[in-house]
Amino acid sequence: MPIDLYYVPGSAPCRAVLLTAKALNLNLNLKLVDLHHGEHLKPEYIKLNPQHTVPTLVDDGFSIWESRAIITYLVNKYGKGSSLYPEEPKARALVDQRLYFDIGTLYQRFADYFYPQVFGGAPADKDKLAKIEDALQLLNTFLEGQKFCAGPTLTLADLSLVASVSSFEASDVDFKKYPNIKRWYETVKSSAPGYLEANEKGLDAFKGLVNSMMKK
Ligand SMILES: N[C@@H](CCC(=O)N[C@@H](CS)C(=O)NCC(=O)O)C(=O)O
Repeated sequence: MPIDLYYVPGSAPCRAVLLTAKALNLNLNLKLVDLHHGEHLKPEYIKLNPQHTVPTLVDDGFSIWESRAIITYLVNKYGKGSSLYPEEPKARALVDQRLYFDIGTLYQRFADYFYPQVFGGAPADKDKLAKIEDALQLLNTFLEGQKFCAGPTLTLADLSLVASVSSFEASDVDFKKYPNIKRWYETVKSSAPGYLEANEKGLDAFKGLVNSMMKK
């Protein structure tokens, strides 16, 4: 039974799932969703995910969305014992903390700042930018003396956060001025399995979308 992933290449949360699948050596049956033409609002899609977001994963009739719920599910189901999501409670708690930091703080602040500019033609808001800088400073602190963001080895936290942070490349947010983030970014790029295919290609699509929207 194939595992279906409903996705959009440029989307950061979708890229986090693709990175996880590569790291687990798992083949996903990719199903493009045309957000632009409202495919995610059609009854067939709403049946799978009433929240109508991508990514959505369907595994043998089980439908799950929210990228971080998807990636932890994939390791729990297909990567038992994998260091990507350690089972030892404290090590796992650290990964979870970083995942929640990503969804609730870092990526959220980026979305609050950048998406009104891209999709709504709003001017850049300095206060919102300051909030991102504050979150980046926190990530830089988490990475002090650490190769990866939740301990000594690559985890789901790195895959989720790298999908988010790489998206900043499409904006004027200069995350590379934070030395620990800059080092970590290069480390993850060179050590996450299938990085080019799973993140870089979609990131290029995201940059293209941003450029086309900003020109309008
Ligand atoms: N927190 C969610 C965010 C998902 C999300 O907002 N995806 C966007 C694309 S990047 C989407 O599906 N937008 C269409 C909609 O919300 O109707 C996750 O990590 O999966």
